[in-house]
Amino acid sequence: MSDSLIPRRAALNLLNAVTVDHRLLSECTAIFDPLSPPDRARAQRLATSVLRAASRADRWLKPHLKKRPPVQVQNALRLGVVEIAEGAAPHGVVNDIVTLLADGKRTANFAALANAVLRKGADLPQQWGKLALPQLPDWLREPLREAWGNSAINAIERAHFRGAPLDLTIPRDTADWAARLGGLVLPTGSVRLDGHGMVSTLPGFAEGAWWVQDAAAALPVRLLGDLRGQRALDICAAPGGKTMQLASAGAEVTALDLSANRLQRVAENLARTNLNATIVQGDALEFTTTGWDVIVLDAPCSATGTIRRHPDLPFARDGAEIGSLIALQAQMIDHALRLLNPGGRLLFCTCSLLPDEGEVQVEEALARHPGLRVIPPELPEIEADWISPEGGVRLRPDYWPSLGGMDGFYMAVLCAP
Ligand SMILES: C[S@@+](CC[C@H](N)C(=O)[O-])C[C@H]1O[C@@H](n2cnc3c(N)ncnc32)[C@H](O)[C@@H]1O
Repeated sequence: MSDSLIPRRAALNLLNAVTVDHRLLSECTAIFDPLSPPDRARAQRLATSVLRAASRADRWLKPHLKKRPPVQVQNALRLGVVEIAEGAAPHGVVNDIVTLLADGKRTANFAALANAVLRKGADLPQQWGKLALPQLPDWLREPLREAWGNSAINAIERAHFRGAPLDLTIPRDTADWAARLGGLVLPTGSVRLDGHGMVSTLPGFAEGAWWVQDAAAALPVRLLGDLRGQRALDICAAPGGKTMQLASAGAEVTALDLSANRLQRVAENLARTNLNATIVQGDALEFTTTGWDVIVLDAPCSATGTIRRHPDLPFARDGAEIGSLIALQAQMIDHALRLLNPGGRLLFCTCSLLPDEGEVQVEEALARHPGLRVIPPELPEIEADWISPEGGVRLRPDYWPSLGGMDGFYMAVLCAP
């Protein structure tokens, strides 16, 4: 058996779980858990590369297939095409794909076909870049095209295809750590690493000098400015990126989340970074403690701003849950406003690209709550065209193209009457 067969088999199982069972990769622990760390990393990398490039692989495969085979077979072919296109030795790839198909009851009949098709891929590395850019599925492409226009959607798809670097939030001695890590300090203060090994082996991880957080996700708390001595509630806190920012900025923080499992991650992150917060498990809508100077509401959302790093999302989801997420976000805004001190600040944010989960939520909250106002962002590093008409900040994956992009995010600071 080749060394690559185990991660390739796992990658194929992951692709089937995402495209057939509509599970997110983060929900596929049963596939990941039995693997060694290197195989796990390789399977994850293969699956995400294939999901990113699936429609490009389909385009290459189409003229070589009389009709489209069952999806499990198509996934195996996609895996073979993407690996060969990205420079893997074709012989080993074809052998493993044929073995994987031959081992499956429902796919065995397609092993010979896969062998014949993939052997035609010798010039894939040269042809690959000439094939059309992968597109988002219609359930997401259409609303985004409507919101941001045709050229933006193409730029967003280009950013998704490129993937994401690793961003760190380093609250102290940022420039020194950036130099040690070989990273770049971004205009908004995050540190970006292009190539890196396992995160937990990087300098500063064990000491808790930094945590992983996309540059876009790190911006909302920065909008709050000086937080020393403020009572802050992070009402959807896990895994704790914003909790750690609040605590390291000197706020007295309570971190609340519905998920006990995810709160475990908050506790581990706080312990590693030597930061303090009171952890509370519960439903934000049932939490009744008042008296907060600041509430951070990083609300549950479609997560469509994170597709660069989660290319499984467009396959695993179909947009059906977005209506109920929008309703929940509005309820959460109204509830959080009840808990704030007079003149207190609510930071509302979502990692969504959909205005209904961002700009529109704020416009509607302003209409529902007389006296509520948006505090305009004052950070000099915020570019003028990131600021939206209602006073929030809109970030998109196609921004900062020469620096490596950023996640899609929306944020606004609301001031209670
Ligand atoms: C976008 S994530 C938060 C990310 C986090 N703020 C960070 O920066 O690391 C949304 C969180 O909301 C939590 N959540 C969902 N519904 C909730 C509810 N009704 N009450 C409290 N938390 C909830 C989820 O468990 C999830 O951890």
